[in-house]
Amino acid sequence: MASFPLMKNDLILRAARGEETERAPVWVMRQAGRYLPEFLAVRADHDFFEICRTPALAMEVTLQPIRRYSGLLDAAIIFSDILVVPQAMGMEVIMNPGPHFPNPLITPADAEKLPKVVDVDKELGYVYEAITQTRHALKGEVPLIGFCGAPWTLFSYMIEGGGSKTFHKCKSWLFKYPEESKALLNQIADVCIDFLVGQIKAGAQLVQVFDSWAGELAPHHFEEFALPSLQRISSGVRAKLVAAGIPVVPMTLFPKGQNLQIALCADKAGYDVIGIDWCIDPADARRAVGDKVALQGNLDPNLLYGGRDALEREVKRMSESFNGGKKTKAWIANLGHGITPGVDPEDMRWFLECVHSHSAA
Ligand SMILES: O=C(O)CCc1c2[nH]c(c1CC(=O)O)Cc1[nH]c(c(CC(=O)O)c1CCC(=O)O)Cc1[nH]c(c(CC(=O)O)c1CCC(=O)O)Cc1[nH]c(c(CCC(=O)O)c1CC(=O)O)C2
Repeated sequence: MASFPLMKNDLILRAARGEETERAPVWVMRQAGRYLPEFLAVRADHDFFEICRTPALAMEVTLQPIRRYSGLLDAAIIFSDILVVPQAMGMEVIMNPGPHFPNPLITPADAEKLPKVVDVDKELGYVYEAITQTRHALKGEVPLIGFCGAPWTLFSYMIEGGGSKTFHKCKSWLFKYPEESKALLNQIADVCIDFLVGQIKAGAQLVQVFDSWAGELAPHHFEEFALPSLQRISSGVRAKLVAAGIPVVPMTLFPKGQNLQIALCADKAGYDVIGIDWCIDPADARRAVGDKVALQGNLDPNLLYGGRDALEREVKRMSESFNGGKKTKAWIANLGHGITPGVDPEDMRWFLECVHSHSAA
């Protein structure tokens, strides 16, 4: 492994390991993106996947929020997308403007045609290169997060051919072809394992698995179809790191919308941190998971449109609910989902400032 500058701020790594921290570390999902004019300027000249595939551009965009909010963000997240995994599996994905798969999987016979063995390091080596370059450029200022999509969420894109309101195509697979569905979910998980291990080898200091559509599943279907592939990823990544003599890094699972199953996730999925959305009170989430995991979240992203008074009031409320009157512990502050394109970057700054001033109990 390459050697990197010493860390000056390891708040998020300590919180992820369940420790007490002086205040909650804070970062924001999609913090490098369309609400930032400097991102839009890069985007005006380059296709979305061109940015992902060009390490110098991915690094530049990753660093934009770190520079703009200097001293306020406690982590960088590498600029990429969850859909690079289906691309590595041989599927075509374009952004027009949202993700579109010209040849989605229609029946299990289509899944059979996907390559059984994927050379992930070759297909996604550009992400590793971007991570290594960014880690050097950060000079230890804040840790760098790597990520991938969860098998269920990627399965849904690969079958629906893009975003969906009803998820009826991918759900019909689960119910009509349960065994073939589970095989495909495991196949995706195996690509995710190699991808996360490669990102960690390249310098990612924490990794997050985005199960953005977990909440579309009934709790028992989440347990039957999504959870096994999430467990496969956490245990597979750990086993490969240990075998290679590489220190294990904290892992976050974001099972968005599956708030009735976070206790099950904390018990069985094998992650250090569980991300929660805004539809559960943090104190209830803490009661559900006990001391087994750290929690990440969970302000409603739309509060960034609600004016500064409401934002401050809600950050205070969130902090009190996460901390429960005790010292700040095992909590990573974030929104409950990604920041959206219309947000005023100065309101994002105010959110970060409010977390700094109100998250220490
Ligand atoms: O199904 C849909 O409706 C399309 C969603 C969509 C995806 N990539 C996309 C789009 C188009 C769009 O956001 O408009 C396409 C996409 N991915 C990204 C961007 C930049 C941005 O949002 O402004 C964009 C917009 C593309 C553009 O510049 O035109 C970058 C991205 N996607 C993602 C991440 C990781 C993170 O959130 O921090 C990151 C990079 C980190 C960062 O910006 O700092 C993850 C991602 N991509 C995606 C998902 C699925 C869920 C969702 O957000 O809808 C998820 C996971 C999640 O956010 O829960 C799929």
